[in-house]
Amino acid sequence: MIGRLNHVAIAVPDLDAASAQYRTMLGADVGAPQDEPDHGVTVVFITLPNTKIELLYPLGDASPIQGFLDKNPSGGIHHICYEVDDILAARDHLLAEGARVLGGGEPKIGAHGKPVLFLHPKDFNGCLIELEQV
Ligand SMILES: CC[C@@H](C(=O)O)C(=O)SCCNC(=O)CCNC(=O)[C@H](O)C(C)(C)COP(=O)(O)OP(=O)(O)OC[C@H]1O[C@@H](n2cnc3c(N)ncnc32)[C@H](O)[C@@H]1OP(=O)(O)O
Ligand SMILES: [Co+2]
Repeated sequence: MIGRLNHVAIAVPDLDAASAQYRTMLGADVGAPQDEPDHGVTVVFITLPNTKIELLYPLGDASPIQGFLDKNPSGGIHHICYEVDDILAARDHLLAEGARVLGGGEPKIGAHGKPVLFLHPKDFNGCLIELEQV
């Protein structure tokens, strides 16, 4: 069911500093910050030859990453995103298998303009999983 790795997301305490570090120290192709109010984050995408890195910083009072940053004040890997062909079929299969699909199970439009869903980290070995329909 799952396909390619779309991105690895890292929650960071300072978006400007993290962006500058990837640009200057690692020589990466670092995009501009983009606010995603529907997701409660500001995101910077870093394009690598084979995948993307998503730097995340909280946006608004109810950001889903605030609790993670409170527990990990230096930042840390927050989620990985796998591509799927049909997100509703993937959701229904996962629900039938007993996985918890977050946010009521209805896909939202993600940062790439495509539908995304999240799966509870406690059901996947402590790793929050995002699915993106491509
Ligand atoms: C930019 C848009 C989009 C894209 O297109 O790429 C994005 O990526 S948006 C990214 C941000 N959005 C989300 O993360 C949405 C889904 N997340 C959630 O619904 C919540 O964050 C959560 C996963 C349900 C966690 O909720 P929270 O209230 O923060 O924490 P809890 O205390 O309820 O956590 C329970 C339990 O899970 C552990 N946890 C929390 N977050 C993670 C994580 N990222 N990775 C691994 N484990 C995580 C947390 O530590 C708790 O464990 P215990 O302490 O053992 O109870
Ligand atoms: Co993501």
